[in-house]
Amino acid sequence: MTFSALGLADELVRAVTELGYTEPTPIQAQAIPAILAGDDIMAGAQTGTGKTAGFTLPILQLLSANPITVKRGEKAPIRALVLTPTRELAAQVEESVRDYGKYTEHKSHCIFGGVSINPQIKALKGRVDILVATPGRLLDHAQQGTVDLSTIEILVLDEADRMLDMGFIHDIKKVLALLPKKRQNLLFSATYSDEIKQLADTLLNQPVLIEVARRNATVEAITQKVVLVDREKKRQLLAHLIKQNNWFQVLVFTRTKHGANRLAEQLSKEEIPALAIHGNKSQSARTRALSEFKSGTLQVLVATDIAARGIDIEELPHVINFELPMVAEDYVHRIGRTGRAGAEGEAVSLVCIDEMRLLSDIEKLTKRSLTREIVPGFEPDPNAKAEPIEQGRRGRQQQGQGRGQGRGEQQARSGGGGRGQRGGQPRRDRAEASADGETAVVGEEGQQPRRPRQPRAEGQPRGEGRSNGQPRQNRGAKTGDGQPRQARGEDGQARAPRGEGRGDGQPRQPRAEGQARGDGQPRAPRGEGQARGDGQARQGRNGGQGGQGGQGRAQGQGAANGQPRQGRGGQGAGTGQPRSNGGARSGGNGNGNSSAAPKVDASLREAIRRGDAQPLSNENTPVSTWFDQPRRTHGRHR
Ligand SMILES: Nc1ncnc2c1ncn2[C@@H]1O[C@H](COP(=O)(O)OP(=O)(O)OP(=O)(O)O)[C@@H](O)[C@H]1O
Repeated sequence: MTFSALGLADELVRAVTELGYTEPTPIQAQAIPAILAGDDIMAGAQTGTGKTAGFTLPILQLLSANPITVKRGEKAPIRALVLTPTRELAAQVEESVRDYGKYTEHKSHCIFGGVSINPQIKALKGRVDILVATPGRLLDHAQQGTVDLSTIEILVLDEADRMLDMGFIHDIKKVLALLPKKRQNLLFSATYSDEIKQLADTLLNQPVLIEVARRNATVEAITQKVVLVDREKKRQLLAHLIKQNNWFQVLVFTRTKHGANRLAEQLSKEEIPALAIHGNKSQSARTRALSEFKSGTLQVLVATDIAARGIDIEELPHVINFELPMVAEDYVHRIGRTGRAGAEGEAVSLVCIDEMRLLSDIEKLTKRSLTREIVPGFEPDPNAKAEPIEQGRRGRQQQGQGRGQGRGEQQARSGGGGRGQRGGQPRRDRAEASADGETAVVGEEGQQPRRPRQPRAEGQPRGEGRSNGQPRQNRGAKTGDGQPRQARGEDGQARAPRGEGRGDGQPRQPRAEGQARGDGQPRAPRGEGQARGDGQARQGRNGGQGGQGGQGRAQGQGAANGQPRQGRGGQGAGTGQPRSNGGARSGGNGNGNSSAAPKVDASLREAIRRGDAQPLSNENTPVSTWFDQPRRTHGRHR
C-alpha cells in the first residue's frame, strides 16, 4: 500500500516521502479513504502510530479538491478546525500540518493561551485555511469577534476522549455552537472509554468506526515494568536508576505540579539536570523546557499529565511513572511518549503500597499484567501501610466523572459536576480562560482553591456531560466508593534550578533545533527479523541484534458502540502478535539471534497494511512492524 494508492495528491505524497514515510500506517490506510469519502469518523489507534497524518493528509486533500473562490478584498474563510487539549500538542499538530502541506497552497495557524493574543488576532485577519487551537483561547477569540468559525467544513478533535471528557465538554459545546451544523467531524485518540464513545456518538453523523488495535492497548515495543518501592524512597531510587543506567533522556511523570517542581529540584541537586513542565509554568518556561528536552540538551523532564497526550519526542527512550496516574487511560498516553513510530522504548513505574489499586486498574484496562521488580537496596517494607494518595486535579476530577474503575478507599467522588464545575457553576470563567484556559483542565492540580467535594451516594447520577450525551447504551458509570478529600493548595511557579553537566559524566552533544538525532541521516532500515533490541541501556540505539519478529495477526474490530455504520475499506486493521524479542531489550542481553524470532508472514502483513486482516483478541501489537522502513525525522521541535 502506498500513499498514492490511497488517493492522495502528488504534492502530499511528495511531502510525506520527503519525511521518510514510505507507506501508510494502518490507521492512515483506513482513515484517509474514509475521510476523503466525506465520512465522519471515530478513530482509535495506539500511541505514536501516525494519527496526525491520518487526519491532516485527507483534510489537505479535501480542501485542495474543493477550492473556494474569494472575492477581492474579502477574507478567505477558515475551513478546518483542529482542537487539541494542550498548547504543546496544538503547536506540534500545526507544525505537522505545515510539513504535510508544504507543497500545497494552504495556510495554517495555531492559537493557544498563555501567550499574547495580539499576534494571533493579526494572523487571523489573514488567510487561514486550517486552524489548530486549544478551546479556551479559541473561545476568547470568538468572544472578541476575532475568529469566525461559521465556515468550518471539517472539525477534528485530537485526543478526542480528553476533549470530550468533563473538563472540556463545556468549552467544546460552546465551540460546537459556533460551527455550521453541516460539517465533517473527525475524532482521533489512542484511548476511549465507553462513556466517551457514547458521548461522541451524539456529535458524529453515522460515523465510521476505525480501531486498529484493541481499545486502550499499549504499544508492544514498549517494555513495561513496575518497580516496587516505598513511597519515601522513590526519589532516591529514581536518581539511582538514572545514574546507574546512564539514562540520558528521561520523561518522568508525577501526579501534581507541586510534586513535579519538587522532584525536578531534587534531581538537579543530585546533578541530574531536570526541569518541570506543568500548567502553572509560564508558557515560555513550558516551551523552553520541552524544546530543550526534545533537542536532547536536557536530561530529565518532570511533567504532569500535561505532557502525556500527543507529544512526539523522537525516539524518547525512557518514560518513568514516578507516581501512577489516577486514571488508567493516562497511563497508556504517558508511556506512549516512548515506543513511537516503530522505535522501542522503556516504561518503568515506581509503585508504592498506596498505588496497588491504581496498578490493578491499569492492568485491567490494558489487559496486560506488568512485571514487578525490586531493586536491591530499595526493597519495600513488608509492613508498610497504605496511605491516601495526594492527587492532582485530574485525579479529583475523574472521580467526579466516575469514569474511573471504582478505585477505592482513598478517593472521593464529587457531586455530579465532576471537574467541569465548582459549586454547580461552570468551572471556568472567561478571565480564567484568558489566562490559561486549556491548562486549567489538563491533568493539573488546583489552579483555583477548591472546596472539598461532597461524597455522592452510590448510584446517584453524575449530571452534566454524560446526561447530554444521551447514550444509546446505558452502561452506567462506574464509581469509586471513597471518602471526600480536602482540596489541596496551590503550588508555586518556581523553576527548578538546573544542574551543570549531565550527571553521568558523559556529556551528550546538544542537537540544534530541527536537527536530526545522530548523524542527521534517515534512520537505517531495519530488515525483517533484524535487531531492534540493543541490550544496552539505550545508549546506542543502533547496537545489538536481537530478534525482531512478531507474527502478523489479525484484527478488524467492529467496535460497535452506538450503531455505527460499518466502515468502508474494512473496519479494523492489521496488527500483529506480540513480538518475540529474542531477549533483545529489557534484560540487556540481546543476543542477535534473529532466527529465533518468528517472522512476520509477508502476505498477512500485506493484508494488515491493506486493513483487511481479521480481529485481534487481547494481544498487544508490534507497531514496530509498521515502521520498518527508513524514515526521516521532521519538525522543528525535534
Ligand atoms: N507513515 C508513516 N511512516 C513513518 N513514520 C510516520 C508515519 N506516519 C507518522 N509517522 C511518524 O510517527 C510519529 C508519531 O506520529 P503521531 O504523532 O501522529 O502519532 P499519534 O498516533 O498521533 O500519537 P499519540 O496517540 O501519542 O498522539 C511521528 O514522528 C510521525 O512523524
